[in-house]
Amino acid sequence: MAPHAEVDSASSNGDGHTNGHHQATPSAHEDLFQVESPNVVYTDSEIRSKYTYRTTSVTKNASGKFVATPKETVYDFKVDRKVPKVGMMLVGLGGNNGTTVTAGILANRRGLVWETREGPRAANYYGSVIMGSTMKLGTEAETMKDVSIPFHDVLPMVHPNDLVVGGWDISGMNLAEAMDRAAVLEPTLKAQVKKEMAQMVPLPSIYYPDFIAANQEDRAGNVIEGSKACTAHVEKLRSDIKDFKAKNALDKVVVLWTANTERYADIIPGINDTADNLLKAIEDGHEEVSPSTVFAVACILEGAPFINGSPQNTFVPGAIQLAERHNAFIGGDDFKSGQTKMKSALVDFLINAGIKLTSIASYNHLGNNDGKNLSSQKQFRSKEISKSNVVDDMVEANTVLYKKGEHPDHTVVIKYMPAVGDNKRALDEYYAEIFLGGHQTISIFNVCEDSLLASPLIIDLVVVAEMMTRIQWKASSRNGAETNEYRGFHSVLSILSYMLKAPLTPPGTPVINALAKQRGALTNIFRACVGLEPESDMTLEHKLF
Ligand SMILES: NC(=O)c1ccc[n+]([C@@H]2O[C@H](COP(=O)([O-])OP(=O)(O)OC[C@H]3O[C@@H](n4cnc5c(N)ncnc54)[C@H](O)[C@@H]3O)[C@@H](O)[C@H]2O)c1
Ligand SMILES: O=P([O-])([O-])O[C@@H]1[C@@H](O)[C@H](O)[C@@H](O)[C@H](O)[C@@H]1O
Repeated sequence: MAPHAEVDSASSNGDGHTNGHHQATPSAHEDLFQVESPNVVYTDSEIRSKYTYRTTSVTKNASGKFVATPKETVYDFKVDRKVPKVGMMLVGLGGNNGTTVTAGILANRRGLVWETREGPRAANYYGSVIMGSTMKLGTEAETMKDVSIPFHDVLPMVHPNDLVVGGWDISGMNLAEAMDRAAVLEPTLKAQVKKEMAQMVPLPSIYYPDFIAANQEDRAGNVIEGSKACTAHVEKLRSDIKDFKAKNALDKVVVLWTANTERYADIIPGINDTADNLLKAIEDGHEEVSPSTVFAVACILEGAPFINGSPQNTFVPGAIQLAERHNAFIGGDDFKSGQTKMKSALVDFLINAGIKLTSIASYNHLGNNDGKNLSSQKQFRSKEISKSNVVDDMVEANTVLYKKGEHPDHTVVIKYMPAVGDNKRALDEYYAEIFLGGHQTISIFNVCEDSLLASPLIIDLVVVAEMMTRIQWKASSRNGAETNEYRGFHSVLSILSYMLKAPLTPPGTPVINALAKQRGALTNIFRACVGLEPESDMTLEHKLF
């Protein structure tokens, strides 16, 4: 891994709010591998590949039998190889996740080691699929053994150590104090990042009290004037993004919501159902437009990818249409960090093993501020929805076990228990029917240190979203179609689904929650961008000889 620039002194925007840290330009990306193929061309600035996408088209014949026809579509992909200088602006910077991910980047950038009861611990990016996992590149020509590479090296991605961090919070506490308030990290680590964190003070943010729990009001001392949406708020946030970009000499900014869970916004025809209606509703100060939707609109208009790490319906139809109109990237919803991540893997395993899951009981309690906010019914309801829908695709896909419309009982309970802090206790019971009237009961007790599980996902979401801004595609001339212009992926980044509980997808397209499928999509789309076939576990080379 190339060495990374040391942090310079913090930048300041003059009014006491500091944002981020100056960084030297990111280290040049060194490719770990080169693809030798007539379908792949490397230039100094780009990787161009011609990729044959193979699917199976299914129809029914006159007698009602399925007819499966293999189909090939050839795409041209183009990847910009220049790794830009990227800013990560967090909404909710002063929260448990915001302070933890910031401290984690500082610790990794400086290669910190700190003492704990179990002995010394070194900074790492465990829990990040991009920084902590690998993918199979292929098989070694001589030995036929698998060769795996770090996921981060499949494409020229930004290194999280190079991210310049800033953002907003309705709490004006500097990040060192906010880190103490969060009570997530070891004192011996906090002591080593305290000085830098103390220099970082979140920018004031917009605060519309009705959207988050009333128990959050005592935090709201760092707010922009106005308690409902208005165009001035959109313009102020756009100006904040511009200033952050200029002060830190950034090429790009990605904005991510890790602020409190909001209540759902009503979808109201004429108000937030179209892009024009949403912009008009903001101009008119309509009270049903949430802070997170105002942030989304500001980012879309500013051309900064915006990702929602919380479960509320930030992306009302008007926001999606606005993103499509501006070719801006959006993604969400709700980090998939612990209890739900386990569920999306376990349900996938059980149902695909032909075991009929009939009941899922998911209870958890936690004692952090997130739990305090979720102790309010409307905010809990947002989370209950995102935690409950995660099994739908897997159930609907198995018509052997489940009749149309049939699904397992599923309940979600969240309780606020201050004593356990950020160390959420998740208790799950999976109850299933097995062979000849038998049953299988799986009980899980899962202690999730929520912010230490969510923070690496914030990094993955930002790094992948930024990478997507450097990938373009067009239908290949080999399709016989007109060779149209290169363009970006659809505005709604469903490729982010592996990190999210309730993946947002382009309107009318299916939602995939099965964890293995989500990771496969991320892996194989990135492989296709360098002309490599999808990861296949067939290993015929080890079976046909
Ligand atoms: N494992 C996890 O931690 C996890 C997993 C999935 C989703 N989430 C979601 O991530 C979000 C953050 O979690 P957390 O544990 O960091 O919560 P937190 O309460 O510690 O942090 C949220 C921060 O947002 C700030 N805030 C609230 N409204 C704001 C606004 N309008 N503008 C700017 N800042 C605002 C608060 O002051 C607070 O500092 C929550 O919505 C939570 O549901 C967390
Ligand atoms: O662990 P997970 O289900 O992925 O996600 C967590 C929930 O279990 C928890 O109840 C909630 O407070 C957190 O914000 C997060 O959503």
